[in-house]
This record gives sequence, structure tokens and C-alpha cells, in this order.
Amino acid sequence: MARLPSFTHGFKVLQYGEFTATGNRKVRYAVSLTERDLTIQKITSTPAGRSKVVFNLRDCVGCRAFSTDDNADAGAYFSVYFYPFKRRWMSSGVARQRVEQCFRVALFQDPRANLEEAEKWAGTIRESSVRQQHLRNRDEVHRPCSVMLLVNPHSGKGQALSLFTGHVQRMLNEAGVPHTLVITERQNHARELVREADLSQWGALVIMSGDGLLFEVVNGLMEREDWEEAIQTPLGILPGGSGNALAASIHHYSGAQPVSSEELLVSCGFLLCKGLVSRMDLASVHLGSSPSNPTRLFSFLSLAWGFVADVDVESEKYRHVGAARFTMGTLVRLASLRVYKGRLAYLPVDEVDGEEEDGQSPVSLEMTSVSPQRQPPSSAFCSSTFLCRPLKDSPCQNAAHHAFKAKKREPMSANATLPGPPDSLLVPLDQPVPSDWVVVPEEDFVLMLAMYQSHLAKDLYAAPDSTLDDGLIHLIYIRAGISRTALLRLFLAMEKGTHLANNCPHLVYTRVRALRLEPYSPKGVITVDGEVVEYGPVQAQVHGGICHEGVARLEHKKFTMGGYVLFLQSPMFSISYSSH
Ligand SMILES: Nc1ncnc2c1ncn2[C@@H]1O[C@H](COP(=O)(O)OP(=O)(O)OP(=O)(O)O)[C@@H](O)[C@H]1O
Repeated sequence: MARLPSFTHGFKVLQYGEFTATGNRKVRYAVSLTERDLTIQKITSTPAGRSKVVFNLRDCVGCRAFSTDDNADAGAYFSVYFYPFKRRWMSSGVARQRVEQCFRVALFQDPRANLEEAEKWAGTIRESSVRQQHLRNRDEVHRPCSVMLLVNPHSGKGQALSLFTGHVQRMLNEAGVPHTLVITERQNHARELVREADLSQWGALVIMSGDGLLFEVVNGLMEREDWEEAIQTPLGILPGGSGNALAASIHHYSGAQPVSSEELLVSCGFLLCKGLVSRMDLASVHLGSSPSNPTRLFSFLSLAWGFVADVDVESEKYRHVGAARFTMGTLVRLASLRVYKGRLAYLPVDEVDGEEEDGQSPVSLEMTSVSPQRQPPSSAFCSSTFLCRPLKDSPCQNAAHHAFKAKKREPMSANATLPGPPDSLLVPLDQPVPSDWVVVPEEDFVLMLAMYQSHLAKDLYAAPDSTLDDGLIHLIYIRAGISRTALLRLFLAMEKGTHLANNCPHLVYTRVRALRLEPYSPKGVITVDGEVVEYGPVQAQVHGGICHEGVARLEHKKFTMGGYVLFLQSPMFSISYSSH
């Protein structure tokens, strides 16, 4: 039996063994496992050849033991799957890259004993990897159970299915995540499925598409009678579209560097396999071309009007070039820059003793040289109920929510009769905005963009201050009068998230709880999460942390998202095949 060293890098050794490489049985490795690392050292007679590789179990998605069909081989094997950050090939920076380490166990004559030993290693590595995750994360860790994976085969460049089979399926199998693939057949297919599904059958719902399919899933969940429970189903996103804004935001929250589209998929797949879940904000959006019969939608990402919404729609024709479609669309629209007329009003983030609890004054974030007119504050307040209340009695983790709760305001609701959370900050669209809202004095705009996550697309880091569940709408608007060059400069700066520090006198950035936009022109484009919605007056309020996303907390940033999936078992589903 191999000698067991007691400590490696200050951690107690849980298991030690000496195994051969799979391809070359003459090459032997000393393998030691601690609660943090797997250390692999080549055994050679020359000290120079004893290269050592250390893998952090945080980067491990799974491990499996197996034997081969070869009766002449008494050995058994175990493979460990890591996705550590590694230097990228041909470019700077790092990205998660797959590393498989496979060892042959031949300690005994009896093949069954070798397989048992390999299984023991695989089990301990898996357990240590999960324990390592628990130690590092305060968020809930859900070991992925039954996951429904909804794929839109037409999303992005039409490659979502091949990206799934080429990257994601292998990762899920390595991580032992049982999943059922559902290929969507048409628009609203996913929405109908989740609206009717028996959600108790599924541990998570994961979509592989652009943000549009998640928009359907979120709204399908919120249309259910049991919406309050349904929306707690962990959701996950794997980038298959051309924008992939939420996937990019989650990747960013994990503390990782910007990466290519395929690397983003690996990153989100890794986070999904790690199975960490965190709260995510949702905004409820009222569309009201018919004020007596308003439509309400739920949005996880953005509300856009003007330049950004136009580019989103007009760049559809460049879909074949992938994420570059937005750059092309931006350049084309810049050439015919327009002014959009309308009225914008918002409810600013409440202040507690003049400053938010997170220590940042909202006033200092105003990037405008023109002060909006704040309406006189209302004198009568009473408690707002839903907005900041964490679901299921779990503690609300965000200071900004508490700051908001601390201030009492009038009870109002624009949606008394609609299912879903009451929008206590909104009054019906045919009534004036409440007295403590700010009405923007300008009525000529180039764009209005309300963000609840950091990225508008993979390379558009539009709201750098945003976190997954900060309970805030990050409102950006650009007043008319900006030159084409200045606007282009802003979009170029947005790639790095430095546009708000550009001192552009036409750009205003402020953090709000609710907003209303009343466009004056009879025709135009408004998008919610990148999807075109009915054009006309629109208002929104954020509901902090209402929804659950698979998320991993990483070292440098507050949160990282992983993916999660939902399982559906409904006869309405066209389940193409099951991988488990
Ligand atoms: N099988 C399908 N056929 C046609 N449309 C579908 C199908 N499945 C889903 N859809 C619809 O396609 C729309 C776009 O999906 P999604 O945003 O996810 O991808 P995308 O448009 O390629 O992404 P991006 O906006 O990032 O380019 C959604 O509104 C969805 O309802």
C-alpha cells in the first residue's frame, strides 16, 4: 500500500495513491487529495522530471470511476474533470478550460477490488469538491438534480443544438447532472410549457438560447396561479443567442474576465454544474396603450427605447455574424441618428439619512449637468409590502432593500386585479406619476435604457454598478444634442464599462426603483429584455431578489451565477430525448 503523507500545502491529506497513466503504464503518478486540492506528481528517478500539478477542487465539476471491457485488464480507472482558468491560446487573459485527469488503478489482482478503490477515489473527490463549494459560498448550493434544458435551435446563428452537444452535454455528464433536453418548436412554446408544468418534478429550469427564451420562461412562471412558489424554481442560462446579456452578466459577477462566445458558454456551463443559486431581481413592466386594460410583463434584464431598441431590432438582419450584429447595427443607426420625443419620470432610490446603507449616495452617481426637477415629497406614507420582502422567510441579503424598506410610502398599485406581486410603487398609467417622482425636464432623447443586470450584450457592459439582486433599476438616458462622435465614443467605452466616467454632458445615469416613459411619437420601438413589446406608455418597478438564478460566489466579486435548469413533465412537452 502506498505511503500516506500527512499534509500537503498545509492541508491534511485525505487520500494518497500511486497510479499509472492511462495511455502509458510505464508513467507513474503520486496522487494526493486534501479537502482543497488534488496534487499530481510524476514519479521519476530524476528530480527534474518530478513535475507537480495542483488542481483546486473548486474547479472540479465531477469525477467518475469505470473499468474497461478488456478482460485482460484487471485495472480500473477514475477520471477527474476540472475547468480551471488557464491562459488563452493566441490571446491575452485567462478563461476556463477543460482538463481531464485519468488514472489507472492496479493495486490488486482482483479487478473488482481495483474498481472499488477507483470508486472510493471518485466518491471522495466528488464529496470534497462539493464541500469546498459550501465552504466558499454563502449562497444556497443545490446539487443539480433533475434539470429541464430548453434549447431554441434557431437562436443566435442557429447553432444552439450543436453547441449543446459539443460543449454542454459532456459537462453535464461529467458533473452527473441528470437532464432532459427540450427543443422548442415555436415562439411561446417554452412559456406554455412552464405555465402548465408540474414544477415539483424539476430541480431547475435551464435555457440554452438568447435572453428571449428566458423571458418566455420567466413570464410563463409568473402567469401561474402559484407564481410565488414557481418563480423560486432555480433558473439557469447557457448562452446560445447573439446578445447573451444575462449570461455575460453572470459570468462577470463571477469575477471572470471578458471571454469569447464559446468560452462564455464553458463558463456558464461550469457554473451550472457547480449548482449555486442566488436571488435575482425582476422588474414588472406595464404596457398601456390601452390604460383600461394594461398588459403586465416581467423582465430580468432591461427596458429600452430609442437608439438601443432600434439597433436591437434593426440588427436582426445581421444575425449571421453573431455578437458583431450590434456593432454593425450601431454604426448604421449612428449614420441616421434620430431624436426620440417623450416624457420620462422615475422614482429615485430612497435615501436613509441622506445616504444609502451601502454607503453610496445616489446623488453622486448623477452624471448630468442638468438637474431633473424633483417633485415635492408626499407627506403621507405607509409601509410598502412586497417589494423588498424576501420570499420564504429567508433573510434579505441586500442592504439596498433594507434602505428602501426603511422609508414608508403611500399604498398604491397599478395592478390590483392582476396575478403576481402588487406593484406598490406604480399608479395606473392614465394617472399622473406620484408626487415624489422625478420628472425629467428634457423631452428630446437619443436613448433611454433601464438595466437591472450589468451587461446589455456580451461586449456591452452597460451598468457596471449592477449586481444580480441589488433591487435597483440602473437608468441611463442620453439627451438630444449629442454628436455622433460622442455617442460612438460612449458605445466604445461601454465595452469596458467606462462610459459613465466619460463626463459626457448628455448622458445621465441614476439608480431608481421605478420609472415611466411616455413616448410622444405614434410609432417606435420599445424592447423588454431585447424582445419587442407593444409601443406606447410604459412603466416599470423592480422587485428585488424575487427570482432564483444559479449563482456562484467567487473571490473578487459579490456573486457569480451558475446555471440551473427546470424539469418539466407534461404531455405538452416535446421532449426530444433524454440523456440520462
Ligand atoms: N423553435 C422556435 N422557432 C421559432 N422561434 C422560436 C423557437 N423557439 C423559441 N423561439 C422564439 O425565438 C425568440 C428569440 O429567442 P432568443 O432571444 O432566445 O434567441 P436569439 O434571438 O437568437 O437571441 P439574441 O437576441 O441574443 O440574438 C424568442 O422570442 C422565442 O420565443
